[in-house]
Parts: sequence; structure tokens; C-alpha cells
Amino acid sequence: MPEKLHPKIDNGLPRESASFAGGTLVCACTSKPVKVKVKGQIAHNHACGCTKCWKPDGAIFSVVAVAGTGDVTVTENGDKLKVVDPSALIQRHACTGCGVHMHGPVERDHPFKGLSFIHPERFQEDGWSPPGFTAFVSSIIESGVDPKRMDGIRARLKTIGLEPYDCLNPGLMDYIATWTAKKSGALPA
Ligand SMILES: N[C@@H](CCC(=O)N[C@@H](CSCO)C(=O)NCC(=O)O)C(=O)O
Ligand SMILES: [Zn+2]
Ligand SMILES: [Zn+2]
Repeated sequence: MPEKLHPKIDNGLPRESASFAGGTLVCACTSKPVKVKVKGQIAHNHACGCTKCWKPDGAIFSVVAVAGTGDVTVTENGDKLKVVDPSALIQRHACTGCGVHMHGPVERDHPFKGLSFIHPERFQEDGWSPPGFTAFVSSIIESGVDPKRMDGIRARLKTIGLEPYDCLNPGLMDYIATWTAKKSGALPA
């Protein structure tokens, strides 16, 4: 039996649709669900093994992507949202009814400032861009995964096509380093 990682990746990756122009994220509450509108296609979708990202029951990875904060609007029942950890870089707004993280803007001076982290599996619509890599794989041990399972889990991620990284992928790490170099003057701004 292959390792079960997340329901949206265990049986093949979801298909992107060229016509997807955004959609509505809905929490898991059966009454008064929180709804969040996202304009446009999402970017940098990935599986994440960190302890901070919201995961559905039984999953050892989350699936998380970014959208411009200006393209993310809470449209219904926003009074149910509460920031999980106000000291964190990502201000994860969780539903106090069901626990789903609905959006997570980065507001601090950081390369990701102006981006919001969202969980595309909560879209009512299909067609969002599928995850393309896995971040923070080693961090699943912090959630209690037996280190002996790691070889099997990394092998499974590679089979699915989600290259495992222990931080972010080269594209995002270069993005962060470029921002830092421009800030320090090591590269022209
Ligand atoms: N080992 C830690 C890692 C947590 C972590 O750094 N998470 C990343 C990735 S989240 C989505 O890619 C991060 O950027 N966090 C910023 C934040 O959480 O505000 C752990 O597992 O807890
Ligand atoms: Zn909810
Ligand atoms: Zn994470």
C-alpha cells in the first residue's frame, strides 16, 4: 500500500483548466459557512509538510497556494474567522467553527508581502492549478510521523511528480534570496 499523503494527491493530481478565473473557497461548516472569493488563477501551489498549514483529517501534508492579497475577499460569515498565531509571518485566518484556514495574508516586510496563502481544495470549483512540488517534507516528523517512513514518503512524492524539498523549491528560494539581496544592496534594486 503506498503512503497516504493527502486526498487531492493520492489518486492523481487535479487537472488545471485554462478557463479557471478564480472561485469561492468554502469552509467545512454545515451552517453559516465562511466564504472567500479569489480572483484569477492561483500560483505556487504545493504540498506542505509543515505543522502550521491546515490539513484535512488524516492527511500528513497540506495543499497550499498563493494569490495576491488584493484578489482575496471574505464574502460571507467573516465574523467566524480568527487569526491562529498573530506572531506568525502568515496570518492564517481559521474558521472558529470547523478549523479550516480560509486565507493567510503576509503583511510584514518580507518577500511574500502582498500574497495570501489559501487551500485550493476548499474551492467550490474545479480547474485550479495543481500542486507542483512538496515543501517542508522533513517537518512531518514534527507532527509525529515516524522517521523510518521518510524514504517511502519521499519516493511516493516523486512518483506522483511532487519533487520533495525540505524548505521551499528552487524557484521560491531564489525569489526570497533575490528580494533579500536587493534589500541589502548585494544586487541592484
Ligand atoms: N518546521 C516548521 C516549519 C514551518 C514553516 O516555516 N512553514 C513555512 C511554509 S508554510 C507554506 O509553504 C512558512 O513559510 N511558514 C511561515 C509561517 O508559518 O508564518 C514547522 O513544521 O512548524
Ligand atoms: Zn467553518
Ligand atoms: Zn506549511
